[in-house]
Amino acid sequence: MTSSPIVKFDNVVKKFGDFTAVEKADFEIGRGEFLAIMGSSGCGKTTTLRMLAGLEDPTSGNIYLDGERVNGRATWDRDTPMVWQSLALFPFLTVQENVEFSLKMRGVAKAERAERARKWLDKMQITEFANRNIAQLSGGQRQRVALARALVTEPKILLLDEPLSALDAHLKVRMQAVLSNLQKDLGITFVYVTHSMSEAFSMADRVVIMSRGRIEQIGTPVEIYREPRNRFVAEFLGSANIFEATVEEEIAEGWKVIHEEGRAIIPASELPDAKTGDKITFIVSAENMQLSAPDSEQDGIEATVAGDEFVGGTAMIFLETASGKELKVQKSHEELSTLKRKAGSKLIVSWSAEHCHVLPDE
Ligand SMILES: Nc1ncnc2c1ncn2[C@@H]1O[C@H](COP(=O)(O)OP(=O)(O)OP(=O)(O)O)[C@@H](O)[C@H]1O
Repeated sequence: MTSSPIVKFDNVVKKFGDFTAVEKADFEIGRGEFLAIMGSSGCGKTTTLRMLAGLEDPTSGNIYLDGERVNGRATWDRDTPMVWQSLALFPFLTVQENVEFSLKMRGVAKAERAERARKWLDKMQITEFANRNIAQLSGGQRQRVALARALVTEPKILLLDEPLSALDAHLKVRMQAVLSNLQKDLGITFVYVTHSMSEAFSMADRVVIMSRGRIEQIGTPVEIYREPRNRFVAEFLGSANIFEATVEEEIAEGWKVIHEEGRAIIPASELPDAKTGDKITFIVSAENMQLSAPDSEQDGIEATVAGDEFVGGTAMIFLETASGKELKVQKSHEELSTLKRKAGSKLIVSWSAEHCHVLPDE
């Protein structure tokens, strides 16, 4: 972060009765940053966003917006417009009237309102629909109206709560590009709540991963992907192979460890303070796993192909070891083309030591 943060959550807790929806949220959001808050249903992401918008008050802790403590300050007095999943457009107003709405509420004169609304309709490429009713628009056009309506007051920060979840897959990808470009062009801070990893990781500068009210990790997509902070994050990402192991002995290349399926070498840099007998958890991401034919003499774990799944230009192969452990290997179709990998085929799974990442102790 280059300048002072635009948002600061200082040990913020939100309880509903005895239930803790958000537990000690303590983080900052940089000016002009695209921050995604991600996690499964009920983890507290919307509550976090609603506290920032002034729709919920923290039970304890402080929220600062642009350096000012805003606990208790009404939502209309914060300039933190929000775009909802439902969009919440006014069906009885035209597109132009929807976009002008918050300017009207602020007492902006008619001519200026119309001019400012036109500018945003133009930016969002929906000028031609200005006089239409909301019911006469497609899903993507409605999204653009909702964005224009939220941005017309030129806020410093925009809050978005699952704004794309109702769109079909194709439109979702297009709107992701629209949002991403808009955020970069305007330089406005976006705080974006989603349960979708692909949305969060493709658009955000940093991602907050929440589980049961707790922030599990905050980092850039690459940091989180390469170095998940704990087992929860590694499992949530879904692409890591996780091994429980015991440290055996120090060797020239690092440490030899014994895990459920055999032995592995962990680089010394990953285990700076290890000693024999230590229990560790390490991960190897699916894309760093290798597959070889059973007769290739490659050292590794023998496993049986259980199935596969297309992931864009690659395939994720799911295998099962003799002891029933599931392994995941992600490879391009080209790399896989020479392997027999029908369900039931046996293959050797291996990896190089440099791709092992040890999870920090909890
Ligand atoms: N007004 C409320 N009263 C009581 N409990 C609430 C209230 N609002 C939220 N909760 C609870 O707090 C928890 C977090 O809710 P929140 O809406 O923040 O989750 P979320 O991560 O946004 O989930 P989703 O993706 O399903 O929207 C949930 O268990 C929810 O039931």
